[in-house]
This record gives sequence, C-alpha cells and structure tokens, in this order.
Amino acid sequence: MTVSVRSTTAYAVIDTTLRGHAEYRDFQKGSMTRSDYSRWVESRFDELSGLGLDRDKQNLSTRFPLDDHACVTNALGTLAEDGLVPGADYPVDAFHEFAGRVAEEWDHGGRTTFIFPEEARLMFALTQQVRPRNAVFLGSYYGYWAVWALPAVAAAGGRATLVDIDEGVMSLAERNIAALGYSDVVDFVVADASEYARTLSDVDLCVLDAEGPLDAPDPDQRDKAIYYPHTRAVGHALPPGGLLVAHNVLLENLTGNAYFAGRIANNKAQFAKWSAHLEEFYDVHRVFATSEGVGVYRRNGLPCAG
Ligand SMILES: C[S@@+](CC[C@H](N)C(=O)[O-])C[C@H]1O[C@@H](n2cnc3c(N)ncnc32)[C@H](O)[C@@H]1O
Repeated sequence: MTVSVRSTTAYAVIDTTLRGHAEYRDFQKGSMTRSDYSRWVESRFDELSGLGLDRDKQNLSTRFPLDDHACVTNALGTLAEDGLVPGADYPVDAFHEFAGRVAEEWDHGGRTTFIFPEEARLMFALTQQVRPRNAVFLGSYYGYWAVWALPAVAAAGGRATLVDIDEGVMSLAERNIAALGYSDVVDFVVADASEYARTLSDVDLCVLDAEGPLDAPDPDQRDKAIYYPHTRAVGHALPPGGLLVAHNVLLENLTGNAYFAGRIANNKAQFAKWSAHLEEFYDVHRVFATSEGVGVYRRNGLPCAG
C-alpha cells in the first residue's frame, strides 16, 4: 500500500505502509526482537521501496519505541535524577485529549514532519514539568514540535516564540496554532535564527530543529551543523539552569543497522563544533534514542558570547 505524504506525518506514512507486514506487527508487539526486525528491513530494501518508503523511512521504523509512554517517563526519570525537572510524571489523559485535537485540526499543508509520536509526547511531558515562561523554537518549521509545548506554556502564563527563515512554513504554523486556540501565547518570527537569538533574553527553554541548505557555502550553516551557530547565538540568553533541547541527535545505533552506522558517522562529523561548545557551556548532557534522537542539555554559569 502506498500512502500520500501530502497531509500527514512521516510516522503515519511508515506505520500505514508497514502495518500489513507480519514482521512489523511482531516487532511492534515485542514478539520479534529489534535486531531481527532491523535485519528483515535491511533485507527488503527493493520491496519496501516499491511500497513508497525510501531508505530513511524504512530504517526509521526499526527505531520506533514499543511503548511511547514508557519511553517518555524513562527519559523524564533520567532528567529528574539529574535535577533538570522536578519529576517524571505528566498528565496522560490531558496528553491524549490534546493529541486527539492535534490529529483532528492539524493541516500539514503538503509538508511532512519527522517529529515522531514519542518525540511529540516527550515535548508535551517535558514542558509540563518545566512550565516554561519563555520558550524559543529555532528552526520551528511549521510548528509541529512546538505545538506540544503550548498547553504547558499557556498554563505557566508564559510565551513561546517560533522562529524560522521560511515565511511559508511560518504562516502554516500560525494557521494551525490559531485553529488550536493558542495564538495569544505565541510569537511568530520569520528571521535567521542566529540573528534573532542575539536579541533574546531570559529564555528558559530553547528548542533546536533548524536544518541549513546542504550546499551552503559556510559549512557551519549546512544541514544540522547549523545547531552550532544557533546555540552560540542563544547562549547569552539562557540563564544557568536553562534548557536546550535538540531534535535529530541520533548518535546511538540500536541494532548494528548499516544505514544508521553511516548516518551516525555523518552526525558526529556535523556536530563536532556543536559538541565542543556544549562541553564548555552545558553541564548536563542527555541524549534519548527516540526515532530521530533528542538531546537535552543544561546551561552552566559560564558567560557565552555568541
Ligand atoms: C525541515 S525543518 C526540520 C524538520 C523537523 N525535524 C520535522 O521533522 O518537523 C528545518 C527548518 O529549519 C529552517 N531553517 C533553516 N535555516 C534556518 C535559519 N538560519 N534560521 C531559521 N530557520 C532556519 C528551515 O526553513 C526549516 O523550516
């Protein structure tokens, strides 16, 4: 079965396409190991391509958690032990109610998001613990990760700022967030994230998800290497204890999968300057092996001039 990517998430495309396969269902219910499932996926490239899944989507299915709630509470538990959040719980019923509204209302506008369900849930749960007063999303795309923070931001009487260089994605974010009734707590900014971040102050949560052009002349602006200039630019605005959260921190190969071995090598190279900067200016580093990988970092007290 092929699925249109016009109005849905990458997860929905992958899940709908693979659901007809016993191996995927067995993996999902825990009766096939992740490693065996990964080997099956790697052996079926042509067949799965024929169903419309590229190599990235095929292999991402091997990273899906078996239990999103457990994945999120484990991550929060780690952050709680580190002292980054007060506890590991979140209002599960409220999450389901909100997830239902997002599924109903959200218009992807012909675009595809690679924010996976457990990553959306993690943003919801983490922000319920943090209750951010000033959350900033650098490279917000059409707001599909940011939206999960908005119930907590609104409850805290805070504000969220979405920043993206692309006017088209920002107007899509604006329409969607209006439909969910959160426009009054959100600022929508079309700008280069580094330039805008230099104007910020007192940010308690900064979320990174920009992706620069692959052919950008400056290697620091290419693809996810752009996290380095964005993090430098926002550093002065994050007080000690402020949190930095980043998508696509995929650094752990869960199954010895050849596709991810290559991707991880590429990520490590792209993140070299960013990692050195994090070592110097962030005193807690946690990376969660979600489908695309999520990093959480706590700002230390050293002054950082971006
Ligand atoms: C494609 S999205 C990331 C997708 C996201 N991981 C998801 O799956 O939903 C990356 C975004 O970064 C934005 N971006 C790239 N360079 C930027 C910059 N210098 N400042 C702000 N946003 C930028 C792009 O416009 C794009 O909307």
